[in-house]
Amino acid sequence: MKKHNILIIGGYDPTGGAGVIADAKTAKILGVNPLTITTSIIPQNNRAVYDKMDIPKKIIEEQLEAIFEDFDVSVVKTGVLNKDAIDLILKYKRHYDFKIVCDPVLKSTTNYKFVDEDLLRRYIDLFNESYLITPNEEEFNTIINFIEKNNLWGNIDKNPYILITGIDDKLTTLKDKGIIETIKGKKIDKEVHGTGCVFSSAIASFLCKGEGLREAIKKGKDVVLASVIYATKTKYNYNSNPTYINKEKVIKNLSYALYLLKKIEFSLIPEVGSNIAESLLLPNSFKDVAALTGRIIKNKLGGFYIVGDVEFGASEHIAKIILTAKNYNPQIRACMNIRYEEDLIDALSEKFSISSFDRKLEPPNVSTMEWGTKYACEKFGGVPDIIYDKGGDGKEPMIRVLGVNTIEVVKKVVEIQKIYDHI
Ligand SMILES: Nc1ncnc2c1ncn2[C@@H]1O[C@H](COP(=O)(O)OP(=O)(O)OP(=O)(O)O)[C@@H](O)[C@H]1O
Ligand SMILES: Cc1ncc(COP(=O)(O)O)c(N)n1
Repeated sequence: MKKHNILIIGGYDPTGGAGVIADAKTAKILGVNPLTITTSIIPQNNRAVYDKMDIPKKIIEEQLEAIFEDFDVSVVKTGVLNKDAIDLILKYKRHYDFKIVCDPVLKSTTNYKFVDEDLLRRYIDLFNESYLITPNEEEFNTIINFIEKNNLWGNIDKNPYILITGIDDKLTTLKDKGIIETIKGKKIDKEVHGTGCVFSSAIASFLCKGEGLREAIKKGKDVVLASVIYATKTKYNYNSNPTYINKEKVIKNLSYALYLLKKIEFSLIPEVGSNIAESLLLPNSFKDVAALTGRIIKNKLGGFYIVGDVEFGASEHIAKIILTAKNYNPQIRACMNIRYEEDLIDALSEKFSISSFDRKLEPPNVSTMEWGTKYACEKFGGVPDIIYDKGGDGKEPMIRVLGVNTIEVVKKVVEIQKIYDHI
């Protein structure tokens, strides 16, 4: 089968929050081999863009020659470009068959202008040869106004798709203007550098893998949402952290977590047994949460059994904890319940953040797990490593361990078991 490579052509951001590094990270996590050509070196961080040095045309051309001589390229994704780069991309487009996904980065989030009117005029020719253009709302308006003002519609004889990005994205085409489809998004309350790059390179990567346009946009949306939720905090803001959480990733995490658990003498198993669960990003229901269809139960002669398979929708109980915790920290997607031991909680307080709820305070007609998790998170002011309760009304006391995924949760359980064994 023909190997599909994506060629990323853009500027170099030394922090990797945007530009060809962010694009390459995105392609890589999506299983696509990222070939990259740098058009300009752009010293910057989350405070400002300090400079922009264009790479000489000869060197850009030699990079293109080297790539096309040795690789088949099915998708070219463009970021920050200069006139030379556009001339060369259009030259190669006449000789090779690849789709262009053009992210028209007119200026940075920190307001550094990458494109003047002269360059924007040249961009129109690139738009005409593109399969998809991904401007944000402001960039879209600038482009349309520029075409109108300079009467450039005559230069456009093709009709590329346009995805006007925002929290909700609008799919249209350059000439038809009507909205074909709106793709709803979820707003996370933080400003992240490079989300446009991650989103457009994710879409380009899924196209490279053979997905249709709508599916590529839908999956790209999941990638950029995760990249915002798991963004890397810098002194001045956040850098995009290309991350893709899908069912395959969740099942892989759970399987490896169970593999790690089997390596230890895990004895903190409650009478009702333990379960371990991990959700997709921002889960809507327990169907978005994978867990064991059975339980982890004690073996009377020592050790434990892991009963059942890993399936989505397998546990409502642990799912409710994750579904509630996500409202306090969308990074938290995993939980495991283990046995409560009176003196264990004190011993854990040095290494772990802990909160709790008291069943005696539970109001009538509520889901205990939803109410209890909410109560403990509000008391803590976020999601702690551990939420426990001392039981009551025939309910066994319980410790619940939370984390960003089940591998992290089991690593915490391994640590807790070690502390318990040495009390
Ligand atoms: N705070 C956020 N919460 C959720 N999604 C976000 C957030 N910020 C950006 N996104 C996602 O990233 C995509 C691209 O962001 P945006 O529309 O701001 O493009 P952009 O302005 O080119 O981004 P940037 O300038 O950061 O590269 C959006 O479609 C949106 O889905
Ligand atoms: C090299 C490079 N490419 C793209 C952007 C846009 O990213 P942002 O809009 O987050 O500033 C950037 N700042 N630098």
